[in-house]
Amino acid sequence: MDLESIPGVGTKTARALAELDDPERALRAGDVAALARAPGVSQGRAARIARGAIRVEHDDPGGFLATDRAREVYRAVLALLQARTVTDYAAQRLETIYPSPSRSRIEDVRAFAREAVEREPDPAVLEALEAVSPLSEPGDVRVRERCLATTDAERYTEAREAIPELSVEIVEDAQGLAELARGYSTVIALDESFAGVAIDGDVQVEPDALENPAEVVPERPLAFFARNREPIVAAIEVHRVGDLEPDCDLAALEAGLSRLEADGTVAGDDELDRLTVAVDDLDAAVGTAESVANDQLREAIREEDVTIEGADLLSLVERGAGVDSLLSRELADEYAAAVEAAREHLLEALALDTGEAEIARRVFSDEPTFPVERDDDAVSRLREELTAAKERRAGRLKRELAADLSDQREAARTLVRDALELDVELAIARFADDYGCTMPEFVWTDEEVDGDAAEEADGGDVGFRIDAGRSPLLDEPLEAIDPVDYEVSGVALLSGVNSGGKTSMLDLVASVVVLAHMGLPVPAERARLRRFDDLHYHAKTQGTLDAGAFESTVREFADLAQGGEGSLVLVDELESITEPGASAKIIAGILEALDDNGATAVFVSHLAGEIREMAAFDVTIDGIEAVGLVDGELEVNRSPVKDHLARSTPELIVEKLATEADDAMRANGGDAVSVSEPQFYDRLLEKFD
Ligand SMILES: Nc1ncnc2c1ncn2[C@@H]1O[C@H](COP(=O)(O)OP(=O)(O)OP(=O)(O)O)[C@@H](O)[C@H]1O
Repeated sequence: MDLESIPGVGTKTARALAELDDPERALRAGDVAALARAPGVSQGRAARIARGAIRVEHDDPGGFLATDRAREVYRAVLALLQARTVTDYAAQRLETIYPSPSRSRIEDVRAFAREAVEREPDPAVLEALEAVSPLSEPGDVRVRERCLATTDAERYTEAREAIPELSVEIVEDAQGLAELARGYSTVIALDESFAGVAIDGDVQVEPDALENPAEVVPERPLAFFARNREPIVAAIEVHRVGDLEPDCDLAALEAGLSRLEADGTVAGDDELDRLTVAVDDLDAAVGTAESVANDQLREAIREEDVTIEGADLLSLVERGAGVDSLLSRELADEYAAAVEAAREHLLEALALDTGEAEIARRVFSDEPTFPVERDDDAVSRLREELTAAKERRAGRLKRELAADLSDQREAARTLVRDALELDVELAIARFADDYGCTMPEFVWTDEEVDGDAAEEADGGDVGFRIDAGRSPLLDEPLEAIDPVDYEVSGVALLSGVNSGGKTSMLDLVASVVVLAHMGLPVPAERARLRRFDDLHYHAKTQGTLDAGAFESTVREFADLAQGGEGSLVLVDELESITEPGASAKIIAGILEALDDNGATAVFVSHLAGEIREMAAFDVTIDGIEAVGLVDGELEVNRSPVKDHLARSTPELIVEKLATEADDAMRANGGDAVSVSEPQFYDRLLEKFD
């Protein structure tokens, strides 16, 4: 896909997207998290780009939501879906599901949604999802104890690019390598010419090193896993509790991760732990060993009676010999025992192995001195030995773990992606469950069916039909909402008592149509509709408009009246824009135009009767009827009755007063309470006919 063909993507963004691993996949899958990894692309922008790509793929001209109120309804139903996601990712991903007039797009999402609604939102899965988030790339990894070395300037540049985690050094010859080996635990020489050269320290000659970066810097794959450990572990848990079938071996991945510390080092290796502790505790252990020797020796001296002949003493003094010679002459055994105790302590405290013990023994000299003192050179040698052993061990473990884990990198990515997608599916399942939704049935026209005989379209005149629908925009709990039925093909006026539910009916129709064109289930027991090109929903205008606003509203409707056969137009009490007589005329004119164009429309109006009289065609009037007054409250049948002008609230009240006056007159033996009262009510009622 040419990235710049996506609406809203210019050269700069296209370049940023091209830096992603697989931008096409991310765009196709609506993977907002992956798209947002492109430099300078925010999550919101990523969702817009994904929508743009979908539009290109499905030849969708856009503009389905043609008015502010239509957009509000979409945002409202989207918010209900998003409120049911656990992860931010799923909330963003839902932004890529928008109402589209394109059949192929609708069908794509419908296939996804059909599977989604089958999902059981298990609370354990929802809980596990909380720790799942899109994977991130680890920051820059720097490895300080290892370096690359070469004599060649070109190779030097190559190495710096291929393995930025390590320092790359230019050396002249083996001498240079030897110097490096003193500063680094491991030196990796890139030139074949060094093969066979004997140098002290850990110098490896690996001419192919640049081709296998994971072996040279196992820290690289390990950093990815260390950084993303939490979401991967959570995704494993989601698969386990959700009974999903992963493509990879969860136990193996989990075992690998359990060997990894958060800082990318390898955990759970006793030998590495021993060496680490030995390096860390070396100074303290040597100090304690010294004290052990001195305490023991001091004790021995204190208890010893040293007898020395005068001649011997004289010769010692004449030779200028110190107390040390006395010590070696008279207390050699005690000294040897004290030094042995010190060595034992060191060996035990640091749990040294035989080779290390050999060096450790040299920390305390066999030559008697008092007090007993460490040999600093021997301590340094021991430290070097232990540190080198520790780093060799850590390096080997890292390479082994990196080899195990790097093969599972893609599997881990898929695992996390699937867990995040599951969150999207579960949000749809929960929405469908909470609002008693079903998948709507589309009635495709002959052209849309693409000559598929088995799926013969059965009627171009279908608008929409909703059975037992409940508007998700009502603030009531689901049980408090009366399910309503409504069906319209062509143009209809919807009349009805005040607060009968006319606006809520338009909201329901808009919600059903928007959700259906998103490819999602709709809040009804059954819904059937045609594919619309666009939805024009005009909310009730508050109060009469001034001349300027009125003019622009009429202009808007003039545009709308040009609207084609694929438009659904929902308008709430347009009459309030100006005085009633003029309103009825204007509405009648708009309806005529829409009828001529074959649009589908519902106009809620209290002037339905007047409009019908003005209209040049036989416009259907449906009515939300009050079935009566119960304790002064209207009892309403909220499903519109077809082809029926509903009586208005004032009419119902006059009717009630007339009946009461009649009853009172009869009870009065035929005399009206006031002579004119029943006649007055009858006169009013006649006017309502
Ligand atoms: N299907 C329903 N089930 C339960 N309550 C409903 C239903 N439809 C509407 N209502 C209730 O009736 C109230 C009024 O509804 P709505 O505003 O849709 O009526 P309306 O006919 O447009 O009123 P008006 O003529 O004053 O514009 C709503 O706030 C809601 O509480």
